[in-house]
Amino acid sequence: MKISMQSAHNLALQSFTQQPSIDVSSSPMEPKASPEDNGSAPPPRLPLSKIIKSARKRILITGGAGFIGSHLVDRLMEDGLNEVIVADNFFTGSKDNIRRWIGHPNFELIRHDVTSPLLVEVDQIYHLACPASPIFYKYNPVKTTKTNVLGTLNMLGLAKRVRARFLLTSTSEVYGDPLEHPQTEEYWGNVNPIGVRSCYDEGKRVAETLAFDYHRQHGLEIRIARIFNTYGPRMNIDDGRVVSNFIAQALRGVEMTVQAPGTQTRSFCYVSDMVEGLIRLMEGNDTGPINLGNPGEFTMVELAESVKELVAPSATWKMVDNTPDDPRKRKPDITKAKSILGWEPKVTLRDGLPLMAADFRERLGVATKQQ
Ligand SMILES: NC(=O)c1ccc[n+]([C@@H]2O[C@H](COP(=O)([O-])OP(=O)(O)OC[C@H]3O[C@@H](n4cnc5c(N)ncnc54)[C@H](O)[C@@H]3O)[C@@H](O)[C@H]2O)c1
Ligand SMILES: O=C(O)[C@H]1O[C@H](OP(=O)(O)OP(=O)(O)OC[C@H]2O[C@@H](n3ccc(=O)[nH]c3=O)[C@H](O)[C@@H]2O)[C@H](O)[C@@H](O)[C@@H]1O
Repeated sequence: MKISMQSAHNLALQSFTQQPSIDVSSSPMEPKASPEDNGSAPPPRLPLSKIIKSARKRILITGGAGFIGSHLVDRLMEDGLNEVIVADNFFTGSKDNIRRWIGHPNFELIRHDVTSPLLVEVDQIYHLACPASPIFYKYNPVKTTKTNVLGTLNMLGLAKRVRARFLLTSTSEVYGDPLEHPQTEEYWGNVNPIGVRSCYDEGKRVAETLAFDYHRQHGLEIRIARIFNTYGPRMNIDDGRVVSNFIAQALRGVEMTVQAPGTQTRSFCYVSDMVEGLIRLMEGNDTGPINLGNPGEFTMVELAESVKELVAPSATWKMVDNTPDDPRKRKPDITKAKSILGWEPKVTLRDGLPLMAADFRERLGVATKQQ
């Protein structure tokens, strides 16, 4: 069922301000306990039914065994409104992230590399498949480009064939080392086309181009999210991204590695906020691109100090060499997300770091808060 932009907006705003919490305890869809179910209070969420307007859908999530993808799977599965198919090659993802759903009648897991075509009948495709951590996407850069280009082409082809709505998880890295701050969606970016990060940032730029060309040429319904640094429970402990590195290092009692100069900034979004933004974008009427991120901006030294204060007061940090083309600053302008999706993040870094640390403590077998 199509609804007007204005009523979608009103619905989103209305449900956004009501802030009800989900009680899954009485639900027949209740999943098995997961490693991050560690007693920490979860941030408040909307029932899925407040966001998704039509009944049962079949949804493909590529990269659904990864960090963001697996949280998206949980959210789309938990109300019993959808059938979810995950396609993942497990390069950076893991079956553990989605183990609770394996065997559920509404859930299917396919080991599949998106650089090969896939034939499934679905209503929506959330296309997340792509290594996201710089150390992993630089590990085999030719494969990263193939994943972004051939993988996206294959999934767009599938969407065209079955007339599915297609959402691409693009990235703030399309802005490169930005010369505008904060970054709006109108900014075209400052990207090195031949650098060691290009397989990822230029790959995502081509993926956006392909999505828009399928939209213009074939009338495909597309949605593009430009995601800014997202963190939370279930990130791979040795993922290599800065929040997971600092928390793991602090809990293991080794020095946090602040890459020089340490004044570079990022804006960190908690994963439950990100998942809510992605679903709102998919269910709304706007193609995007839309920035999804938390505008709270921190230097890497400030992040290390926050981890020390909130996670492990005895932790220390040292300055280490940086890698080429590291963006010096990054902060999303989320005016569009607020006005079009009625979305803005709710979980601050101060609230999110302890939630993530509780999950890491459990997985690392570190029982109590370090002094
Ligand atoms: N987390 C962030 O801060 C962030 C920021 C911007 C954009 N994104 C985008 O969001 C998506 C998910 O990121 P994440 O943080 O969950 O990363 P992740 O590495 O945890 O998840 C990526 C998933 O894709 C799978 N994958 C990789 N290549 C594949 C291929 N060729 N075929 C099938 N599956 C493949 C991996 O096994 C993994 O499960 C990515 O597209 C990433 O570019 C993430
Ligand atoms: O949000 C985005 O758009 C992109 O952000 C990240 O890329 P990046 O910001 O470089 O992520 P990190 O590797 O976490 O680095 C963030 C900052 O922390 C610094 N860093 C990283 C690791 C570390 O141990 N210490 C450290 O100081 C880096 O130099 C960098 O300045 C993600 O890895 C990409 O998947 C994503 O698309």
